[in-house]
This record gives sequence, C-alpha cells and structure tokens, in this order.
Amino acid sequence: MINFPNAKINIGLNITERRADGYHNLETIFYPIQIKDALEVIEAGELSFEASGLGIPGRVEDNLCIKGYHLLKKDFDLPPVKIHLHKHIPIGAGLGGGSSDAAFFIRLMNDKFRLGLTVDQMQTYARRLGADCAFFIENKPVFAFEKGDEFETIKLDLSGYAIVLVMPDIHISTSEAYSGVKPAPVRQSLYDLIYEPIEDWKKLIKNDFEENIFRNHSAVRGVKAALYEAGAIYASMSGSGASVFGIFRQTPDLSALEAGNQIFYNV
Ligand SMILES: C[C@](O)(CO)[C@H](O)COP(=O)(O)OP(=O)(O)OC[C@H]1O[C@@H](n2ccc(N)nc2=O)[C@H](O)[C@@H]1O
Ligand SMILES: Nc1ncnc2c1ncn2[C@@H]1O[C@H](COP(=O)(O)OP(=O)(O)OP(=O)(O)O)[C@@H](O)[C@H]1O
Repeated sequence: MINFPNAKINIGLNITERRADGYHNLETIFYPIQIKDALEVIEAGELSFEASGLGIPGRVEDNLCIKGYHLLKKDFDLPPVKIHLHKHIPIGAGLGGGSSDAAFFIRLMNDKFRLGLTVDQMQTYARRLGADCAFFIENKPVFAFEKGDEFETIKLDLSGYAIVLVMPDIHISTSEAYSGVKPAPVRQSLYDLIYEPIEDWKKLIKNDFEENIFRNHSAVRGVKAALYEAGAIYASMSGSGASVFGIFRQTPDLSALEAGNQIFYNV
C-alpha cells in the first residue's frame, strides 16, 4: 500500500506562553500544500526502513515512521513491515514533512491492517510523535492551539490563488527556533483574523519566529521581501522556517530568486 504525505504551511503563528513541560502554547492556521513524499508499506519477514530522495539526517530508529510502527505495535499484533520513504519535502523547512510521514504512516497502517482506529484515536497516537503530527491525520485547514495539536475547523480555500514556496539553503531546527522567541498573549486571535480579506493579512497576521530568524539569517528576510516585490498579496515564513511562501493572484516570475533557492510553484 502506498500514499503521499503532503507538507503544510502556517498562516500566522503566535507563541503565547511557555508551558511547564518545556513546550509552548501557540495559535496558528495550518494549511495543507501539495509538496509530497511517497510512503510505501509492504508486509515482510522483518521490520526494515529504506529511504530514497533527499537525505534524512539522524538514525533510522529515530525516523518518525519507525517510531510510529513501535507505538502502534505496543497496542496491536502487527506483522513486520518493510517501509519505503521517498523524501521530497524539504527537511528543517517548517513544512512539517517528518510529522506528515508519521501521520500518514498511522493512517496507512490503520487501513492496511484494519486496526479500526477512529480519527480521534489516530490523533492521540500522532500527538505522541510530535506536536505537528496530529494535524496531518485530518489534513484540512484548521485553527490550531495549545501545543499546535488541538484544532477548530475553519473555512479557508486558497485554491483560486497561486501559492509559491521558496526554500533557501538554510535549515533551522525547531527547538533552536523556539529558543529565540519571547511568548506574548495575542490581542486578536487568528481564529477571527483569518476571515479578514487576504489583502489585509500583511498588516494583521504575523509569524512570531520571523523576528529572530530574520536577524540571524538575512537571506530568509530577503526572500520574503522579494516575494512582496514580485507582487505577493501575503508572504510569510512557514512554521519555524526557513521556507517562505507567497500568495499571488497569478503565478509570478521568480527567476531572479532561482540562484541559491529551491522554488516550488503552485503548491
Ligand atoms: C513550529 C511548528 O512546526 C509550528 O507548526 C511546530 O510547533 C513544531 O512541531 P513539531 O516539529 O512537531 O515539534 P516537536 O517535534 O513536537 O518538538 C520539537 C521541539 O520544538 C519545541 N516545541 C514544539 C512545539 C511546541 N508547541 N512548543 C515547543 O516548544 C520543543 O523544544 C520541542 O522539543
Ligand atoms: N520521516 C522523516 N522525514 C524528515 N525528517 C525526519 C523524519 N523522521 C524524523 N526526522 C527528523 O526530523 C527532523 C526535522 O524534520 P522536518 O522536516 O519535519 O522538520 P521541519 O520541516 O522543521 O518541520 P516542522 O514544521 O515540524 O518544524 C530531521 O532533521 C530528522 O532528523
């Protein structure tokens, strides 16, 4: 069985407080985008993991798909499987690629071995693998709060716009990004702001990670400025960076940005 875990962008991200468990409470809008990995699971004589495409840093045992397998194995009598992950979603980009693989792995195992898990139960497993994972179980636009793993459904359809994603050659670890932010309560929640006209988002909606990341990595700041220069209605870093997306009325010409950046058009 095969499926195609997709990435997400964050439209706005407010870090509101530091929690006693070392994590942070936040609010954000998660929006799925069409940059995808390929994930295949085949029943086999022993558990194995094979990767292709972009190199994944870290040990195989720490891959979120393998962690997902062990998590489910504690509760279900699963046979060994061979997992093949073809990595295409940029890593350390704020696109949630690893989290998506983990969530799609849980969904795939649920279907393949008829585990009978509900969406809520799959989200509970996903939360244990990472704050971003639970979103990818339903994989539809949501307002997320607490650790980013509790959700309210929203109505947001950007399919009439061209979303372009630019990935500078800079990779930022999520914990590094959190360590540079001072949490603060919000004046107006994204839950309401997201319904303001997109033309107004520029002055209303921000990503709290940007200030510190822009200070330390001026190239990322430069990409955002270039997207506005190219006519973006709204541009922002996604999640903890370093990828930056722009929302345009029409697909822009970003040839000037091609050197040093990977560009994904119409995601
Ligand atoms: C930046 C975001 O992508 C926004 O969507 C997420 O908050 C990150 O989610 P994630 O990568 O799934 O994060 P996890 O793997 O659970 O945590 C990685 C590290 O990020 C920090 N972290 C993450 C989520 C959160 N609400 N507060 C945090 O402080 C913690 O230092 C944690 O050790
Ligand atoms: N399946 C996987 N794909 C990519 N990275 C993985 C995977 N499993 C574990 N990891 C580890 O997670 C780290 C970051 O993964 P990911 O690409 O999800 O980060 P990110 O783009 O910053 O996402 P986020 O938006 O969740 O912060 C990698 O450095 C790698 O060590």
